[in-house]
Amino acid sequence: MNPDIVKERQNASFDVQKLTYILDGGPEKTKRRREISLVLNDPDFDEEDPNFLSRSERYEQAVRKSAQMILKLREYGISDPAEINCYKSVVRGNFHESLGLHYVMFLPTLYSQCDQEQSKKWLPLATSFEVLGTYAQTELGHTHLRGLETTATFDPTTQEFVLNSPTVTSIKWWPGAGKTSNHAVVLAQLYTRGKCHGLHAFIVQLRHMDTHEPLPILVGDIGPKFGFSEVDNGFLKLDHVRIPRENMLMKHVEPDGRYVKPASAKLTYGTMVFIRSLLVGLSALVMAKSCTIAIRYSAVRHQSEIRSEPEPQILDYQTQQYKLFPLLATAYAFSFVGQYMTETYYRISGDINQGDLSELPELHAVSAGLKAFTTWTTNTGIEVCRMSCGGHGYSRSSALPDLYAEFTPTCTYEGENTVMMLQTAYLVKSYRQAKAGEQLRGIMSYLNDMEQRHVRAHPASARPALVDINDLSDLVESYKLRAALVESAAKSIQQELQKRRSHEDAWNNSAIDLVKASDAHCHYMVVKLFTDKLSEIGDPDINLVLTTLAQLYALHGIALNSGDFLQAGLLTVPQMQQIPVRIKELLCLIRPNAVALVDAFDFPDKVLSSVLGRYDGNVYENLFEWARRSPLNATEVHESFHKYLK
Ligand SMILES: CCC/C=C/C(=O)SCCNC(=O)CCNC(=O)[C@H](O)C(C)(C)COP(=O)([O-])OP(=O)([O-])OC[C@H]1O[C@@H](n2cnc3c(N)ncnc32)[C@H](O)[C@@H]1OP(=O)([O-])[O-]
Ligand SMILES: Cc1cc2nc3c(=O)[nH]c(=O)nc-3n(C[C@H](O)[C@H](O)[C@H](O)COP(=O)(O)OP(=O)(O)OC[C@H]3O[C@@H](n4cnc5c(N)ncnc54)[C@H](O)[C@@H]3O)c2cc1C
Repeated sequence: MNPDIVKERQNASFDVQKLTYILDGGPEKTKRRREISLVLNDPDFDEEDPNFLSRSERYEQAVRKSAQMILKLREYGISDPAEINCYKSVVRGNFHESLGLHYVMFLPTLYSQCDQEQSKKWLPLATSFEVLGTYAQTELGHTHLRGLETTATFDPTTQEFVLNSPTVTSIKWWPGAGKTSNHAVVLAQLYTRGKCHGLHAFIVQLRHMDTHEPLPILVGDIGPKFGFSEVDNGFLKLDHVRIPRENMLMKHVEPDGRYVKPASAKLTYGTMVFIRSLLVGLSALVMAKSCTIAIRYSAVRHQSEIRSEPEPQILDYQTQQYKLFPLLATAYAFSFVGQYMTETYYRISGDINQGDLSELPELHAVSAGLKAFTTWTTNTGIEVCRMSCGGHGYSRSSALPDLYAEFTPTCTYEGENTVMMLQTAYLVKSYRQAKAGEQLRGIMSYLNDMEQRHVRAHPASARPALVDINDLSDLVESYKLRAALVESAAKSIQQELQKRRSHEDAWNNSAIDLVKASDAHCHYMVVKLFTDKLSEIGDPDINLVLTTLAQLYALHGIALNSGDFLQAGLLTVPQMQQIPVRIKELLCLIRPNAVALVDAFDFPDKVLSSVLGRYDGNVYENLFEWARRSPLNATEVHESFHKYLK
């Protein structure tokens, strides 16, 4: 064990194990997670470092691993969805799996959109993996749902739907598992009795069940990408492909071609809401991994000098702390927000299943906003962690390049982040309702408060600042009032309308304000949820260290967005000047606990797959070992010498 890292652990002021229990949701859950993690010792999962393989080899290795996972899950009798998820995330490490879409989109779509008869047919096939599915929605030319061009036209004479990709731009593009899957949920515009009824989901068989040969359908892999090398994102061109009427999910078309309206047309979008909710938790996980790597490495790396003494640990540089500790605080904040998002998703979707759709708009708005907010922040954060590791961060052995490449598409898939932030219609609508005196429920209820207190985005001189920057509840209040930026967005729309612009143009001309408002709303939610969590934590040592992190998170956010807080008169200039001073004090308070705080995330070394983030801190000898395994070192003289240089 590296002596630096041993010393760091001795400095901790709290019980690391107890903090792990809080993150997992209790000691029993930690115990079970650790039991599941023992799978890492299973020799059947031994594999070559994907960084040393070609794309095709990586795909093959991933398929083998996915198939092994299915067999092992059966062997160990793991059937609880949360445990399956835990098992798979341990085995997958930092990469994706080729059957991922089957689990995260195909199966959930079947669970939520099959009627009884369809469930009886499709669920046994899909859960036994005879049917391997994908989710084909996006097209070459469009992702915006109303713009999708694939058609599904009902033919009452044969009781079939005819699925067609009428143009090049309508070819399905991006669905995972182009080579792996034999079925797809295809999203298409429904036509019956000559009328279009919008987007609906259909189950389409793509390949023969025995031979895996494609049916008369053009299907394949779209080629190498920035990351996602394990995943065969595919294309799919349908040329008047016929499927039985029973393959339409939720069966909205009667045998005579009559269309039966669903309770809400937006239920078809349910799978996206589910994944967006999951991505909040994934952001926390990846942020935590990146911080673990960068902070452990910073504790064992010595460089340069502060005084004329031996080279200090780079973690002692104030600038290094300023790069990493706000991200550490973010990892904790997002962990608690992820827990909240999962609970909210299951609570509201439970109500939806019982026929109560009243909270569906809020679930959509919250999941879309938090997905964008957390993935954007994490995306930037991974890169900061990588840079903070200097040159070794650039080596694939650090895992940080892979973490970035695998994570960055979360800002794009399941709804491009700007587009998700612009789903603020709900925010503006809520604001207008509150302004009209309606009492709002749920997370939007803070807007009621604003109307009562007549708090607006006033200039600093108009309202005395009420913030004690050391008091978390005051900081939460400031974030809440900053979220009144929604008023500026609403005003901008109003002004545009007064210029006789159409509603759509008014919206587009206010889009920057709308995204800012959405961002401020999400930021408030994160600060509030982090602070609320503290009241549940009884252990005084842990409460203290997490309070320090929550303060850092809140103050760092104010420092980055100081213009908003000053402009709204929420803080005075002298208070703003105190914030960097307080931030520096907080960095010093966090410093002795930094390694313990990342240890509490409890990532096994094999899951991190990072030479820099090793638990034992023995970085240099293992970096050397890793480099020697590079395929270029397989022979002392590379064949290119003989071919070209000699
Ligand atoms: C491993 C990774 C795998 C990746 C997979 C993928 O990427 S798969 C591919 C992933 N692809 C994407 O993620 C595509 C991203 N694009 C989209 O989701 C849509 O194009 C859109 C939401 C941007 C617009 O959609 P639109 O033109 O239909 O809608 P509109 O703007 O006209 O609003 C109409 C009303 O509907 C509401 N409403 C909207 N969505 C939902 C919802 N989910 N629930 C509930 N409600 C929703 C909205 O609030 C509004 O309410 P209002 O005000 O009337 O009361
Ligand atoms: C790794 C990966 C996996 C994927 N897996 C799947 C899958 O399994 N199934 C599937 O169906 N799809 C999948 N996708 C597709 C994914 O859902 C889309 O790429 C995503 O929804 C974004 O759409 P787009 O690529 O068309 O971007 P565009 O919408 O073309 O975005 C390009 C730019 O235009 C801007 N823009 C677009 N619309 C607006 C607007 N209304 N207002 C303001 N700005 C706007 C965006 O902000 C962005 O800056 C995957 C994508 C990736 C990268």
